[in-house]
Amino acid sequence: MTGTPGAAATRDGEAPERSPPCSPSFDFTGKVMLLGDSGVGKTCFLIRFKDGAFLSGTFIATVGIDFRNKVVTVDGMRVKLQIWDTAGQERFRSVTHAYYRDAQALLLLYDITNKSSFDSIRAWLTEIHEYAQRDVVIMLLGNKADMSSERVIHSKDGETLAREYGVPFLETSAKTGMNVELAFLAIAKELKYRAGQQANEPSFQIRDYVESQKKRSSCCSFM
Ligand SMILES: Nc1nc2c(ncn2[C@@H]2O[C@H](COP(=O)(O)OP(=O)(O)OP(=O)(O)O)[C@@H](O)[C@H]2O)c(=O)[nH]1
Repeated sequence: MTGTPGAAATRDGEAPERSPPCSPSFDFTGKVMLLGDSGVGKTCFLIRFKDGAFLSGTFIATVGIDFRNKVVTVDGMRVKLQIWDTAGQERFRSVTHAYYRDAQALLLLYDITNKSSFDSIRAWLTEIHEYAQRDVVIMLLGNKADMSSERVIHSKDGETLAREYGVPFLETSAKTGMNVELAFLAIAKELKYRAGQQANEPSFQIRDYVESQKKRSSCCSFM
């Protein structure tokens, strides 16, 4: 993430983007990557967040890597999230490894209806520890939570794994939008907090924030 107002995250060799000097459209940029096995719903998750839509129908696997930007406002600051959607297929791994290095946050998805995508999470975390920055923010997401009749991975299993690695956990649905906004908002808040705390700003713990928001939504769904 760059701390300079109006400056964007850059890849090696690229010039930073510039916004007009008097009206920067964001305060800082954070680079986020979506990771996980092929078919867990990374592209749909990104499209749900960016466009508020769900891509149903034929599954078209991502080739290589792609990205979309979205600006979110957290605590009065505009955070431009540059979100990289990676291909889950093994044959693209060497392409995506090159992008881990300058990511500030990683959303690691599995599919709650697919055990092998959950079993792969440990291998993904090993790759992350090998290729990403040591202090990268990681969040574990159990996607396709709308498919309750086909569920094979219980929420508790996701929670236990997340706790073991000390990362926040959410179940999500790109189809219904459940927790999609919350996942990105929590990341944006964490990146904003890391970008530079203001005087008197209370400390921010992403796991506590996610847990408190989960409790809030489960309490309010009965109202
Ligand atoms: N029911 C349901 N289906 C989903 C959800 N998310 C994705 N899908 C479906 O799952 C399939 C795969 O989704 P993608 O987003 O293309 O998967 P991906 O992880 O990007 O796959 P790769 O590009 O190969 O890495 C598609 O048929 C989607 O419609 C979800 O939350 N609920």
